Amino acid sequence: MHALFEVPQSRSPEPSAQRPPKPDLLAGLNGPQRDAVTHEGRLLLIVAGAGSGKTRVLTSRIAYLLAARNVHPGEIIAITFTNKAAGEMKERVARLVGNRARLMWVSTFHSACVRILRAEHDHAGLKSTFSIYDADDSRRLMQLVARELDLDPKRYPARGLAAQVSNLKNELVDPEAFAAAAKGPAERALAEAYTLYQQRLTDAHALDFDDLIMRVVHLLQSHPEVAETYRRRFRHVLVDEYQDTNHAQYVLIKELVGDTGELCVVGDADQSIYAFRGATIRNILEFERDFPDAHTILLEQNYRSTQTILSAANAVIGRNTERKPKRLWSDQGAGEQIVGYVADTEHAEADWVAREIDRLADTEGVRPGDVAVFYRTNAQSRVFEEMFIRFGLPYKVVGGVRFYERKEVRDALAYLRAVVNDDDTVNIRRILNTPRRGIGDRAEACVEALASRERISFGAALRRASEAPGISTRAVNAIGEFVTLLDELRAMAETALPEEVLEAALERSGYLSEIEESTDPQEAGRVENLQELVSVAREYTERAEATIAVAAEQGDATAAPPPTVAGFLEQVSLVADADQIPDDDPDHTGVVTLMTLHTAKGLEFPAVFLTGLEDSVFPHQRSMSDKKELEEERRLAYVGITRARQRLYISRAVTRSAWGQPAYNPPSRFLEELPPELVRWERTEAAYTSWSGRAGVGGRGSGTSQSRTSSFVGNTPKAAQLAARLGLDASKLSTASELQRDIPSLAVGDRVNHQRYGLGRVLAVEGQGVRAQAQVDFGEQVMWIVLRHAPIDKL
Ligand SMILES: Nc1ncnc2c1ncn2[C@@H]1O[C@H](COP(=O)(O)OP(=O)(O)OP(=O)(O)O)[C@@H](O)[C@H]1O
Ligand SMILES: [Mg+2]
Repeated sequence: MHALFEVPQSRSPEPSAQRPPKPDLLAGLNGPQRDAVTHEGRLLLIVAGAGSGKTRVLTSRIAYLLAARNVHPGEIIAITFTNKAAGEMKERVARLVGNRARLMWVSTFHSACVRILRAEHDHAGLKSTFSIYDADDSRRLMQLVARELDLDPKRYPARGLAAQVSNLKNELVDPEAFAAAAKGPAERALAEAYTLYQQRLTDAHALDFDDLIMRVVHLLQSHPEVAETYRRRFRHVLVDEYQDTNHAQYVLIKELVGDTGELCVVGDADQSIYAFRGATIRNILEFERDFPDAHTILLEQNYRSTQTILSAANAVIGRNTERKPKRLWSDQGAGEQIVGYVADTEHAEADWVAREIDRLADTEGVRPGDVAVFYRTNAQSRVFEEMFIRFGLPYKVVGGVRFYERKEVRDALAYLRAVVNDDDTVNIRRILNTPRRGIGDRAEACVEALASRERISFGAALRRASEAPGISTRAVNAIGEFVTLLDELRAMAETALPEEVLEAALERSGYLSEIEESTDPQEAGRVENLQELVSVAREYTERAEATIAVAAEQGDATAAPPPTVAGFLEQVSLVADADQIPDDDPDHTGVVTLMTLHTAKGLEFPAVFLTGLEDSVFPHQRSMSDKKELEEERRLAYVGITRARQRLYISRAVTRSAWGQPAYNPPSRFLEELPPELVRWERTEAAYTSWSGRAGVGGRGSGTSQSRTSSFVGNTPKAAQLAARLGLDASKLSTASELQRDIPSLAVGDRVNHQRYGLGRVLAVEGQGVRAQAQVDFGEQVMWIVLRHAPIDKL
């Protein structure tokens, strides 16, 4: 084993740098894994199925580079798919080789590109304070553009245009090239939209997500001296989840590596699930062709899952034709059988999941934090959420209305963005009259007209609002105050910490007090979200300060930028969906994770529920008639199954509401692809088949099959009949979901117990039935509670 450490030194380090590497760097790795960690050579491709240790190898390889090959942390750039994965990788390397690991670049493609563009903004033709537009900003901008071009929103919805522009950018096609080649009215409309959209971005000194990559590629291609600097700097480029890189990212890697760098990529073509974002499986299938001198290592032992789980995964993915066959085995034994369940409705499915999680916790020692529930689309989370609240099961939704997509969070960030960049039209307009300050649509239109007449940005036009024809004096005054507010905050941002500027923005703008004074019970959550955002800013500052301390220790002060509002915004803009996984529960006793299959990539859990296994749910409706898309859905199934370590549950619902209408979906075709001996079905068919001859099989929400479920939701005789069978009071029924719960009826003065907030006294009650709310004094706080959702009991 020691021989493995005696690798020839590629550089001539000072004697003091030849610390003996910690022996545990290679301990526990199998043969091919060790080869992958220690391999020296320009191009290394590690292809392997799920759970075979790709990410672990990449992490160990970095540690090995630092410890055994005397590579300086500054010479390493590692790319991960999410910021969370980047953080984890950095932590793990730091654990192996110490704090100096913090000086490496470990980040997503987007974060790395922002860093490069900030540093090279002159060469890239950018202002140093450029803004970053996320998907929602891009869509809003595209909406403005489409309106300006008078494009028919039915034929050319902004969302579709934005997606197509994104695809073009991922293929590195710029507006000029696309316009020159555009044929037919649809392409010409897209070309016009792309051109104007890009112009508006430039006017606002903003880049969208896809620009970040494309601009760096252009920068490196058009400035050989800049490219050379980065190539000399990053001697080692490492990429995780390589199968999901798109063309632009692929070109970027090639540019960074040049003719001399060492590139190591790891991936699994069977887990390529982002074709809709322009990821191309071609990158990995043809890596060897593009890089003929690349060395390939295969990993075949899976360390994550039982053989049962692995066999299920292999059987499903084996149906795909466009793939290289591979062998993946586990020595963990067969383990538990997969457990299957057919529920009557999506509510019953969620009920079963919740009960089983409870049972696992009570009798099998599986903690809620060990469990993940996966579904195909975000909207499916709601039913699970309601059920988990009812069961008092702690959970966290990853995705859905994500924290950073909530209105108040976006508003608050818009203030900061406007502070950093005076020309950021989208964000300035977002907060112009939020909170209401008497600047109406008319005044906004006047300023807009002035901006386009004078060919200045909207922000600049605000400063000259009094020149705008037709604008009222009242609006001019209000605009004046708004501009002063932004100027004050801007001055403050020069010296104050990001969290201080954020708090000042929320207070001085009146935003916070407007929410606080509101009687809308939902607003309470908004204040909490804003508090949370301030904490996020504080954490960012603390992290930045810690890195400065390390850099100073290492005598490398340039490696760590000070905390700024712009830096904070950058971090926030780059937070991808999968980053919403909570860290607030470090010892993992805590919460069940609910997430879509797409966000599950790279993760693992002792117990996994794969739900909604119905044709047209999963595989998704859209994909069923297209072979390529169906193969991508199957890869998604493979990703889902292979997240499980010991226990895998699969379930489907016979009826499920879609667009408010109940629909029957046949079992997912992926279920048939599982070897039957691997699955123990706890329940195989619907309970009330006599109501309809078709329960459990085909039919898609039409004709007779619908009538049965419709009777579930109204106060019909059938509902009464059903209620009687379930022992419920039929007069209380109004929706299917209410079959599942009782809403406590409360009066002022009642004493209650809430699972999270404890004992309280009811101060006020409003609304009835599903809309019933109560204001409760819990001692420490007074809250409005929506009773339908609340784990609350009357005492
Ligand atoms: N040699 C080994 N000995 C013991 N455990 C290992 C070994 N290699 C990997 N593991 C463990 O196996 C699990 C899967 O590893 P890892 O996440 O690196 O796999 P992966 O190939 O990146 O999976 P995915 O394709 O899902 O991203 C992890 O818990 C990891 O710690
Ligand atoms: Mg991995």
